[in-house]
Amino acid sequence: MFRIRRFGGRTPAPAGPLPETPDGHAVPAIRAVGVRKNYPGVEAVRGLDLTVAQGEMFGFLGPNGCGKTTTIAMMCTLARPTAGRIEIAGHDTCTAPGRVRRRLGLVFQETTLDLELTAEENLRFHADLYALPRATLAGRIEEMLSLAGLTDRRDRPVRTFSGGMRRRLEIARGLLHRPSVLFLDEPTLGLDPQARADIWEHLREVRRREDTTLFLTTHYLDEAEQCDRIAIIDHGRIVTQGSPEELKSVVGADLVELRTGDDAAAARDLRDRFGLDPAVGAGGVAVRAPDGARLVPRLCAGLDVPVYAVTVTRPTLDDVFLHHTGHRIREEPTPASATLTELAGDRS
Ligand SMILES: Nc1ncnc2c1ncn2[C@@H]1O[C@H](COP(=O)(O)OP(=O)(O)OP(=O)(O)O)[C@@H](O)[C@H]1O
Repeated sequence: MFRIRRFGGRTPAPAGPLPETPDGHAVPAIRAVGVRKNYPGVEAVRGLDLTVAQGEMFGFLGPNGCGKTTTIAMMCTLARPTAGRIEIAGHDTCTAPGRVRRRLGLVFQETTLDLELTAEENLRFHADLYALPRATLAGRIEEMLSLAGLTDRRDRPVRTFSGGMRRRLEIARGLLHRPSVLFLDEPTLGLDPQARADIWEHLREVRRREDTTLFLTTHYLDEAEQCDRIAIIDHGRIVTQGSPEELKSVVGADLVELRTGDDAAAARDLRDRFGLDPAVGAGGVAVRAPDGARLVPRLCAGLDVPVYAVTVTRPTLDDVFLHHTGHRIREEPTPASATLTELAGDRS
């Protein structure tokens, strides 16, 4: 069971600029060094190093079961690293968990709202848990209801809300106490495409209006594209990190795919006449080349076999994933992994 208790009973430190390190640099919102997490028989996280600056929107992209939820759980003090160290706003998750909790907000994969309470009552309940000061509470609740686009539904029970409205309310609740970092574990999981798009619009609005670092996990490539920086994780390891553009520029070349009358002969010609490195698969023959669109007419003219179809694709984050891991990211959810809500009730 998720045990609810006041996070320290003290007024939380507001977000806003974090203190500086002794050498004058801003304290990062998140710093993880050499973090590992083992469960019996499973190395869920296998050596994680990352730094997230204040105010960034940072995406943690990886397939189901790669260790995203476990990482967030450790960052939020819901699970202890087997090795390594994590600091949130300069505070160690193991030695100062109370300080860490007061500085973070958390949006779980599944709803943790009380469906029988109204939108406003859910926010007030959260404010009580965090012992938020009465003097400013009404104004802050107003602000959060407006941010969530729920001002006119404040008195309605949450059970009457759509999935997207519930998620927006949860995000607003996570921000109510002005955390330094808001963690969102798969914030659009289970939502239809329109509701997913709305949540992203909402997150962009959060960025405009709140001074909070956003750290979110996703297995959707289009969502990772919208982050300032991302880390790609596979089998418990970060395989690369940077802005989406930086990561794609490493893959560099376009993908040119051809369906021909004889793919093996085409591959031979592509290698011998064009100096390319073709791969033959069930769908035809594929090569990587910079500026693929300009290459296509030359290829068609220079091959001895008939070319039936050509597609040119700019590099995507899926290509980045493939480049670093040797396989493509799957976007379907699998039921096997633990969720943060479960971990909250089973701190190990
Ligand atoms: N409490 C646990 N006990 C044992 N193994 C666990 C536990 N929690 C997670 N695991 C395993 O650790 C690995 C990483 O799981 P984790 O839930 O962190 O992945 P994930 O990337 O968040 O996946 P998803 O997107 O499906 O939530 C998986 O192999 C999972 O089965």
